[in-house]
Amino acid sequence: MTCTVSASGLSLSFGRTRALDDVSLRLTPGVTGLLGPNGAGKTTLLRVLATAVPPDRGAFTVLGHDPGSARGRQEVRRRLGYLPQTPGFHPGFTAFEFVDYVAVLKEMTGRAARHREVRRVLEEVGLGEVRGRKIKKLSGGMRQRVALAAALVGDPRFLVLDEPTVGLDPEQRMRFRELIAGAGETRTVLLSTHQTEDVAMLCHRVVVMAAGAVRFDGTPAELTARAAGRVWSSRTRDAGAKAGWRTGDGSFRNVGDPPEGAEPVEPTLEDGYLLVLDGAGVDAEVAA
Ligand SMILES: Nc1ncnc2c1ncn2[C@@H]1O[C@H](COP(=O)(O)OP(=O)(O)OP(=O)(O)O)[C@@H](O)[C@H]1O
Repeated sequence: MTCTVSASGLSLSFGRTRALDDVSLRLTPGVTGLLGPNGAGKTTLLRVLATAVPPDRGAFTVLGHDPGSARGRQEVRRRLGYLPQTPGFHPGFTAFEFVDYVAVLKEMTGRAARHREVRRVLEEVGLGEVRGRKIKKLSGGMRQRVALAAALVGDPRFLVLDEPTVGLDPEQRMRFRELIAGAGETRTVLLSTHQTEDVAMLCHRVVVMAAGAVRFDGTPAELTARAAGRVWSSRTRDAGAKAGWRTGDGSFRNVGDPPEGAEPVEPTLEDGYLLVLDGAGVDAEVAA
């Protein structure tokens, strides 16, 4: 399959913190989930790929363009949609004005065509009716959709989404998932999230990071399979479990190395994720 993004040996430090440590990655069309505990380096990787900050070492291309040069950076930005962790809204802007402002930054200079495109993306995210409303008057979920519309304006081939479902209620999250899945039908989407269900439901591929490095890169089914035979239930907390918690029915769900005769339980993607983090020397319970 066509490879949209190809990165090799990306490293970036902030003082003594190695936020990215020799990250290599190839992204293809569809939605790739990026999981990892707080401070794993997810936002830093997204900012590097979105050309917001250059790496100290390593290189990458987006659709064959190398952002190492000013010209290449411009070409990459033309093909990129970025939803940052904290979108910088001007609260006095209406939804239309904000997306239009982003469209201007994306060099869409023809006014009529630009306005058509702004209306199109606001319709796409279901905000056509409220496009004239001030952003400060919109709900959190609607604001996130404004940010997604801004990322989608100009129909970029590569979408970088940093925790877009954070703070949304279950209904809004489901709606957002539908939008991201739709975007991933024709584009390459890199989605950073703490929600393992987002990954299980949306992604064709998942990358797990810890301490700046890639710890897993494969399909959601492969990540889940990491926990096959390593999840079991018991009446009391099992001392041998790497992670364990009491469930609603009073039994304990344990993840780790089961004792002899343990009652196995069907693993989930989250179980596989916890075990990958445990192998990376990260406290799985804290990371969860
Ligand atoms: N601008 C910065 N200046 C100094 N340190 C930074 C900066 N940006 C990130 N870091 C550090 O780099 C490491 C990786 O941070 P990053 O925000 O990329 O992690 P993350 O996986 O996105 O975390 P979270 O899930 O909490 O958003 C952390 O230790 C963080 O404190």
